[in-house]
Amino acid sequence: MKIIIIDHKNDQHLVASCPAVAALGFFDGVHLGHQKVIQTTKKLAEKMGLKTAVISFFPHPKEIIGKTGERVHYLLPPAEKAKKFSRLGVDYFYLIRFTPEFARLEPKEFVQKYLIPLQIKHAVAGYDFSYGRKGKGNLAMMEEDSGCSITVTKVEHVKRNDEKISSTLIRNKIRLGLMEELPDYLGEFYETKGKMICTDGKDELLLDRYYMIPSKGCYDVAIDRGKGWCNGRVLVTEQKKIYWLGPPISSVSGIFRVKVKWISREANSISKEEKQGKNLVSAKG
Ligand SMILES: Cc1cc2nc3c(=O)[nH]c(=O)nc-3n(C[C@H](O)[C@H](O)[C@H](O)COP(=O)(O)O)c2cc1C
Ligand SMILES: Nc1ncnc2c1ncn2[C@@H]1O[C@H](COP(=O)(O)OP(=O)(O)OP(=O)(O)O)[C@@H](O)[C@H]1O
Repeated sequence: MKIIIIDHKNDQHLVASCPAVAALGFFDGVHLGHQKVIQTTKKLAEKMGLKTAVISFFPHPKEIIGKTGERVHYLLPPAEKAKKFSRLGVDYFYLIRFTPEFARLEPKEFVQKYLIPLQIKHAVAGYDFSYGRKGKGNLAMMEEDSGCSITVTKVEHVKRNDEKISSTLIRNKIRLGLMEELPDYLGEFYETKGKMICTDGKDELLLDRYYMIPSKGCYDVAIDRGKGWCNGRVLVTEQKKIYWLGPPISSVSGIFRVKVKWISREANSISKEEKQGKNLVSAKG
């Protein structure tokens, strides 16, 4: 998959190498609803003999719009999103830098200045997709705004327990520590990356930027330091620090990269004795 970052300095020269069918949206977490949009895009592209593209943005529009900007707790860094797109068979990932100037584009300007030069022939999104200044544009308007050179497909909402799957819903579940429910929404356990810092008897996990840390508590996790997955336990404190509780992963002090799958929160919190044993007596939570 080719990743093309559009940072507006090159706007005037936007030219795609191949015509494509594009999925549109932010796609944080690439959950099962997003996957349906991308799978639909891929099927349509194959039928039309075109390439499959995803057009997305970064940072999240909520961080840019409004006077102060709202902090968004991302589920996945853009590079991990890209890997998921690639696995779904996407050929081109256009990542547009979301700036205040870009946000002010009228819906028609977005279609004319971006989608048409990128040779998008067909656009796919869910019912609630919006675009353009104040989010006024919708898929129905896109056909007209493109002079009918772009046709569109709206994807039905994918639901779980009678509720639309959304990144917001998944963020709220992580805030509540409901990690065992996430495979129903993401299609797999929530996976994060970071580094383990092992010092004398205290192993701390620092997640990379753009991942969420679940609420305080003890969690069953799976961890991979490049040698395959093994099970273990971590403690998340009130201050959002993450400590490895075992089994022992390193006999020497050091720092190494790890992948962590969050499986479930334990019913009971860590005992005082266990905390003492792990040198965590001062770790609140
Ligand atoms: C050119 C353009 C301008 C936008 N301007 C605004 C805006 O002024 N206010 C707003 O709330 N969202 C704005 N958005 C964000 C969209 O409403 C929407 O959140 C974004 O396209 C991602 O879609 P999704 O949330 O359905 O994934 C804009 C999007 C685009 C592409
Ligand atoms: N459950 C779903 N079923 C089908 N399409 C969806 C679903 N959720 C989102 N989409 C579509 O996927 C694209 C990306 O959506 P977006 O990033 O806004 O997802 P979201 O989960 O609704 O996010 P948020 O909760 O932050 O609003 C859009 O085209 C949107 O309409």
